[in-house]
Parts: sequence; structure tokens; C-alpha cells
Amino acid sequence: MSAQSQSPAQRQTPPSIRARKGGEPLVCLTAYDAPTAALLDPHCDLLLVGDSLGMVVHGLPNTIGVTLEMMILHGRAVMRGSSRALVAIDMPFGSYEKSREQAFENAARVLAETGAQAVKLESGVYAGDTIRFLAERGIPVIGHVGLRPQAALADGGFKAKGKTEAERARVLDEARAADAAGAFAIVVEGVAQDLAEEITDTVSAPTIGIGASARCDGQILVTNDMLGQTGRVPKFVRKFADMRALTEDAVKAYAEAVRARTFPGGDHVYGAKRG
Ligand SMILES: Nc1nc(=O)c2c([nH]1)NC[C@@H]1CN(c3ccc(C(=O)N[C@@H](CCC(=O)O)C(=O)O)cc3)CN21
Ligand SMILES: CC(C)C(=O)C(=O)O
Ligand SMILES: [Mg+2]
Repeated sequence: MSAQSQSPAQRQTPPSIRARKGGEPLVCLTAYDAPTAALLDPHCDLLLVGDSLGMVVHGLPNTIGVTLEMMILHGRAVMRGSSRALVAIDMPFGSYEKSREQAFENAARVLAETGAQAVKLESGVYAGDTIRFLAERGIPVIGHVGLRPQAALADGGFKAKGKTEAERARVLDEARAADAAGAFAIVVEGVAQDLAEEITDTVSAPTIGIGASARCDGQILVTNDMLGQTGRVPKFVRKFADMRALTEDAVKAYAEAVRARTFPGGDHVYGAKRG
């Protein structure tokens, strides 16, 4: 192949992600904007445009008020900023639960309007039907079981799952349903290690854990949490940086410099044309 006809490195695909079951851990993070996506893209297998953007970017108290339009706008930005990772987009609350036809129409719109490779939906056992309907019609789907943030109203908050035997069995059923329906990966959130292990060993799709121990086929975190940009974070977050402190220090230094008239200095001013 000549240099001119070489296309840029291909993105990860649903099959390339699925093939990682039991192999090298899948590295996944959330992204909501183009410049951040560009920084994450070289290091990640999958970028998720999570509906957590409602809380992290838009200041909502939970993910219930997130709309399809918000997901599409941020999804387009993340696609522009990335070139290697698979980009998956969360289906927001209310956009897929009513019927499999509703789910198909909205998921098809998300993929067509963003160019992303896949959608993710929070999948109770009932959603097996929906996932199969989409997967059979060419829409790659990621399931999401265990702690399902869109169920926070019903659950009375963000509660870890699988603490009772009945709940353990239900989460395992959710994972089995998504797997049997053809999900090419399954996010497992907020469950103890032994349950994560059982799910990972039971399903054929790779599991992507968040607050679900290292016994998953990959990991994901909300990027702003692991960068230390958010305030209170869930117990399962490790802060790999302290961006709040860095930002506070920078803003304080800027405010002081403006008040002291040391910024802008000579280097930051345009020269006037004279005579
Ligand atoms: N910034 C951010 N990070 C996230 O991980 C995240 C969001 N937003 N928004 C959507 C959901 C909500 N998530 C959350 C939010 C809070 C907890 C939390 O505080 N959990 C308690 C345990 C609660 C219990 O089991 O009773 C904890 O201490 O971790 C967990 C998941 C995960 N997702
Ligand atoms: C944390 C991940 C799994 C998510 O669903 C989100 O960011 O919305
Ligand atoms: Mg989500």
C-alpha cells in the first residue's frame, strides 16, 4: 500500500472488544468533549459518552434529566476528538425502556447523528428483549447491570447491589440476559468481588467493572472522578490526579495577578502601529 492510500489507524470495533474476553484488560474511561477525548484516545480501548455527563458537566442531581439531544451533542464532540478507541454512547433515561421499537429508533438516531460505534443501556432482566431486537438489526449494544444509576429514584440513591442472596441472583440474571441477547460487552457496577467474579466467569461477553473489583475483563471510571475534578466521589474511585487543587491554585494566581496588574504583561499585549 502506498503512503498516500494508508488510512488512519482503525478504531476498535465491537468484535475487537469482544475478543478481549479473558485477555488483556480493557481500558475504558468516560469522555464528554473533544479535547479531553483527544487526550484519552491514545491510551484507551473504549471511550464512553456516559449519561453521568448530566451530573459531571451539567450540574444535575442525578442522570434522570439527561436527554437524547445532550447525548448526541456530546457524542459528536467525542467522535471529533478521537480516532482509535471505540466510542459508545449511553441511552438516557426514557429513551429505550418503553418498547424495543422506541429503543431501536432512538439508538439508530444516536448512531446516525454521532458516528459512534455502539450504544449502552442500563439493562434489567426485562431489557434482554430490547438488546436482542437491536443487536439483530445491526446496533451494537453494551449492557449495564448491578448498580444502575437510572434506577436511583426507585432504589432511594446509588446503592451497591448483591448484598442479599435474592439480589445476587437478580444481578446474575441481568448479566445472563444481556449476554444471551447478544450484548458485546457488559458494564458491571457496584457489586462485591465474588459476584463480579461469578458474572465474569458465567457470561461470554467481556465484563467492564466500575466498583466491581479487578475480577472483570476491563475497568471504567468517570474521567472527572479519577482526575480529582469532582467533589464527593463514590468509594470505588481512585484519584490519579488532583485537578481541583491545581485548578484552584491557577485561578487564585490569575486573580492575584489581575488585581496586582502584573497580568497581562508586555508579552501578552499587541504592539500598536505608529506613524
Ligand atoms: N461523578 C460520577 N461518578 C460516577 O461514578 C457516577 C456518576 N457521577 N453519575 C452516575 C453514576 C452514579 N454513580 C454512583 C454515585 C454514587 C455512589 C455512591 O456514593 N455509593 C456509595 C455506596 C452506597 C451504598 O451502597 O449504600 C459509596 O460509598 O460508594 C455510587 C455510584 C456512578 N456514576
Ligand atoms: C460510569 C459509566 C459506566 C456510566 O454509565 C456513565 O458514566 O454514565
Ligand atoms: Mg451511565
